[in-house]
Formats: sequence, structure tokens, C-alpha cells
Amino acid sequence: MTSSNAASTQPGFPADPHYVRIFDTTLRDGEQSPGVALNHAQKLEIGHQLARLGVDIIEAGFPVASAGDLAGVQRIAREVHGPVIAALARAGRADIEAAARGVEAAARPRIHTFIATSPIHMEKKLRLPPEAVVEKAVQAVQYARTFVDDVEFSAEDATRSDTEFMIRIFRAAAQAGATTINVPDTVGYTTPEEIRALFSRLRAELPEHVVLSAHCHDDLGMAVANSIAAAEGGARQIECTVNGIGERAGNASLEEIVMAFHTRADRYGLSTGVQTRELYRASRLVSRLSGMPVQPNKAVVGDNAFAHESGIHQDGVLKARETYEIMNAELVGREAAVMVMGKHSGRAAFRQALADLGYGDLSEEKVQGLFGRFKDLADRKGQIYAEDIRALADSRTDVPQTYQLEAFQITSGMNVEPVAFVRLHTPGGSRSATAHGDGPVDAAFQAISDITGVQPELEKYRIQSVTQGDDALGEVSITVRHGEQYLSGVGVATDIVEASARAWLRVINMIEAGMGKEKVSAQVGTP
Ligand SMILES: CC(=O)SCCNC(=O)CCNC(=O)[C@H](O)C(C)(C)COP(=O)(O)OP(=O)(O)OC[C@H]1O[C@@H](n2cnc3c(N)ncnc32)[C@H](O)[C@@H]1OP(=O)(O)O
Ligand SMILES: CC(C)C(=O)C(=O)O
Ligand SMILES: [Mg+2]
Repeated sequence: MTSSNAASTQPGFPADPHYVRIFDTTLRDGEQSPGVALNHAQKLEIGHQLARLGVDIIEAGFPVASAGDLAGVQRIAREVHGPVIAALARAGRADIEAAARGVEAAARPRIHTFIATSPIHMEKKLRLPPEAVVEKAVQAVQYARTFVDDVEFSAEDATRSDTEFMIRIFRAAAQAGATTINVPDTVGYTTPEEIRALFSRLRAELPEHVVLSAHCHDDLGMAVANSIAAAEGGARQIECTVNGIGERAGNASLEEIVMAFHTRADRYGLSTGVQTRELYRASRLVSRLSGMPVQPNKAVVGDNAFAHESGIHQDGVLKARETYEIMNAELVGREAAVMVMGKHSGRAAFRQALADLGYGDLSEEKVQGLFGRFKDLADRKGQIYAEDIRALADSRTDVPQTYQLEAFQITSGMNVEPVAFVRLHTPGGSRSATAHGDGPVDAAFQAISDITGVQPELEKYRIQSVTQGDDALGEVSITVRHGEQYLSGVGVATDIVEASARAWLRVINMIEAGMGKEKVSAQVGTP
């Protein structure tokens, strides 16, 4: 269990001492991601989604940065209802006035003012002695309080600052009227142990009425762990962004923090007001509007976060979802777990995939046969889509495999006569032939016919892609005439010449088996 915080009694916020406020800074720190610039309409769309999500505070921008930023903050303050609307300001009158103008229309406005407190920032960047920094901080908070009741003060680069100096400046800021004291790990330098201890100390040293806040960056990949550790130490506000976007490696990811508190309530005993079912929608929206894709293996919202490809995992999930899922996909607004079919998949998932596609009536023997072919295909193709499985299942019509394709090689190009080398497994053993043709497919047909001695006439030839992706399956459908007989066949493979050769071989095997009719249709899959 985490230490409690008597400061959670500020008006407008839940009084529960174990409630952690979510301060979303996607529109301010998130927008500071290199290359991201959101227009007003986009900011507003995200703002409305953040309100639906139930965040407590939206930091809408940094109004002194530009007239456009000010107008964007003003629009959110006017149109987004529910959360507190905050604006950022350096410790200076012009910034604070701009921030005040930005949030003046909000029902619950906040000014967030900051100044750096680490030796390197004070000396090299601000070029101010510590005394002057404290004075500027106090003046900034006091001036901000002349506009709004809710003022947040941040000590930029806090985690590289001297703790005693920080306590001093925080006490002064609280005395000047700051209601929230924020501790940014501006450069992502701290560790969970360090920040937990820092917050415990600050909680003990600072007046109870101020809320302590953590603002962590992800330079060492610890932003979420550090935010949670800060909460264990007494933070009751966490600053974060959707998808963890932000300066450099980004900020702490909102969805990960929220789901950590939710999933491990037994460990932390903390809660947030976030509607978890809106998380995925928020993630997609921010990704689309910011142009920053979400990595597939991203926790909670990545494409693979609820996908299973390994047979052992799939079998477990089919028997009981909880075997391999600690969260329910629906709880974060996603569709239920996805079974990705590939070379690591097992029979249980394959059987289920067949049943889902309407092939639940196949005998166990048929399923076993198809499973072997599925594995071969997966080895060659990687991911297997529903269409691939359908194509496999549809190819089950039994045609004696008198001839089987063993290997082929094509030479083709511009101003070169196409040549095909084909090797077949025949009743008399392996046999091969090389043939020329009008094109590579024609050459392959010719080589097969030379080996088998069966020479049907091609009546129709159609090719289409039956699956998605760079390695999609091509499906070739042919109709041939052999004497008075008409035969149709389909070949499926990742290589279109191979798909064509398989279709051709299929009809030849049908001819050999005396299956030719006036109109016969058959299908063939890979091997
Ligand atoms: C950790 C963070 O995320 S902080 C927020 C970072 N976000 C941004 O910077 C985005 C918006 N920024 C901007 O548009 C511009 O930088 C502005 C409008 C804020 C300032 O622009 P400029 O006046 O051209 O100043 P510039 O950016 O070159 O330098 C920053 C100045 O602010 C000073 N400064 C930095 N932080 C603070 C602070 N918290 N309080 C007071 N002054 C500060 C610097 O010392 C420097 O002052 P100097 O010009 O006297 O040396
Ligand atoms: C302005 C402050 C809160 C900040 O973004 C940081 O220090 O990272
Ligand atoms: Mg930041």
C-alpha cells in the first residue's frame, strides 16, 4: 500500500486520499515532440477525447509561445468542459499574463508556472543565482494567484537539484499560493528508488494542503516506473501524455500508468478517474493527428498488446484468457484478444481458426492434414491471414497427386526469351524439363506438359491476390480443354508463377485421374 495524502481535499477533486489526479500534457509537452504541430481543430478534437477519458487536468498549451498557441488554449478553455484547463508560463509577468488570457474562459482554470532549480540550469541557462531563482518563483506564483486560485509551481530539472534547495523553493512557492507542487524529472534521469524517497521526504516537509505531482520523462525508459514510484512516495498528481509522446524519448505514458494502477490495485491501492474503455480511442486519435505511430509492442495500446501467435499461448488463451492476459482487451476499449496465425501457432488455434471461418465440420484427420500444409505455408509466408486458411481449407478436394511439383526456376526479362526449368515427382521418380514460352507462366506450363505428356489447351487464365501484405498469396484460376473435356483448377502460392504451375498441375492430375468432365471446378492450395 502507498502512503496517503491529506492534500486531496482541494475543491473540485475527489476527497479520497488514494485518488491520483491525471494531468494530461499531450497538448503541451506532447506537442513538443519533434515534428509534431497540431492545429486548433486537432487540439480541440483531442481535448474533447481527453474530457471523455476523464482526465482531471488538461494542460492545453504554452500561450506565450505564439498567438496560435494562445488561441488554441483559449478555444479549449471555452469548449472543453469537465477537466481543469491549465496553461504553462515561465516565471515572468508576460508569460503569466498570456497564460491567464488563455484559460480565462475555463470553468476551472489553472496557471502552471515553472523555473529551473538544478545547478546546471540555474548557472548555465538562467544565469541566475539560487536566491534570484527563489525570488522569481515566489513572484510568479503570487502574480499567477492574482488571476486564478489554482496555481501549480514546477521546479524544472528537479531530480538533478539539491534536495534542501528544492524544499526551500517549494515551501516558498506554497507560501506564495501554489496549490500543486510539481517535481519534474525533466531529463529522465531519476530511478524509482530515488524518486520514491524524494517524494516521501517532500511529503514530510511540505504543507499538507499542497498536492505533490510527478512529471517524468522517458530518456532511460523509466518514466512510467518513476511516476508510479513517486505515487508510492506520496504524489497524488501524475503528469503524462497519451502514447507517451513528448520531448525526446517522451513523457510517461498515460495509458500505462492508469492500467498499472487499475491492474495492480492490490499492490498500490491507488485509483484514477480515467474511463479505461476510452484509452484505445484516445491512443488512435493522438497517433493519427500527431503523425506519431504507436509501436506494435507498446503496452496497452500497441497492435500486439492483446495478440497471441505462439501455439502454447493460443491454446492457453482459448482455454482460459487469463492464462496469458493480465488485462481484458475490452477494458481498454479494444476488441477481444486476437489470434495471429503463423509458424508458431499450434493445432488448437488452427482448429479454432477453421471453425471461425465456417470449417468446423472437418474431420480430425483432415484438420491434421491441413495443419501440416499450414505450417509449411507459414514457414514461407510468415503471417497467415484468414484468406490463407480459407484457401487451404478450400483446397481439400481430394485429387490423386500423380504429379507433384518439386522445384522450378524461371529465367525471364526484357528482350530475353523466358525459360522455365521444372522438376516433378512422378510415379517413375523425379523428372525434369526445360521449356521456352511466350512468358514465364507459359514456359512453366510447357515444361510440366513435356514431363507429364499431357498437353491441355488453356482457355481462361485469371490471377488475383487473395491475402494482404507484401507476401500476399496469389490465386491463379485456369480453365483448360483436353479433348472434349473441360477442367478448372486453382493454384495458390506466394509466387504467381508457382501458383500458375500448381493450377496447371492440378488439372493435369485430374485428367490423369479421369476426373475431367464437361464442366469441373476444383481448387488447389500450396503444397
Ligand atoms: C522543460 C520544458 O518542457 S519547458 C517548456 C519548453 N517549451 C518551449 O520552449 C516551447 C515554447 N517556447 C517558445 O516558443 C520560446 O522558447 C519562448 C516564446 C518561450 C521564448 O522565446 P525567446 O524569448 O525567443 O527565448 P529563447 O527560447 O531563445 O530562450 C529562452 C529564455 O527564457 C529563459 N527561461 C527559460 N526558462 C525560464 C523560466 N522558467 N522562467 C523564466 N525564464 C526562463 C531563458 O533563460 C532564456 O532567457 P534569455 O533569452 O534571457 O537567455
Ligand atoms: C515545464 C516542466 C513541467 C516540464 O515539462 C519538464 O520539466 O519536463
Ligand atoms: Mg516535460
